Amino acid sequence: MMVSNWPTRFIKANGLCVYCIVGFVIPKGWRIYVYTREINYDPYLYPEPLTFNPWRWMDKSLETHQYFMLFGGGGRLCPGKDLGMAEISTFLHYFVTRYRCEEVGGDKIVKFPRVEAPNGLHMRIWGC
Ligand code: HEM
Repeated sequence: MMVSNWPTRFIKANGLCVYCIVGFVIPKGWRIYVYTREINYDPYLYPEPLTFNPWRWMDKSLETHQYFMLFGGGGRLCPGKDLGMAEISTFLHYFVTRYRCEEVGGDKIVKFPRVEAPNGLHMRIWGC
């Protein structure tokens, strides 16, 4: 079901204006967070999601289905999507083919609710 086809409407509840989408009531002023990481790790959409498998993207349908939300969707779809993917692909290609890296220091990566290194992630990088 496409998001744009979801039945949405504004309703009044207890005197407050709320937004109703597929039966879920969202009070006015609430912030909605789409947890794209959870979607990207869904084995139903991406078999063996934790396996490093860049070749999975050879199947172009994976980035055109409605759950590929890395770049948003609908009317707010990122206009820089193709440029962003070209830039990242170019960077990764040169990074893994011409450089080596290793973590230095004991900082840990936090993976929830989003990937980050609160104290910085120190890397040693050298050309090869
Ligand atoms: C990996 C790179 C990028 C990612 C992950 C990304 C992600 C996103 C996402 C998720 C949105 C939707 C935000 C929303 O729903 O409100 C968005 C919107 C947007 N992005 Fe990107 N983006 C990337 C690169 C770029 C680049 C390279 C450009 C421009 C050169 C760009 C320009 C924009 C603009 C102008 C919008 C607003 C579109 C609108 O609200 O109508 N983005 N981006």
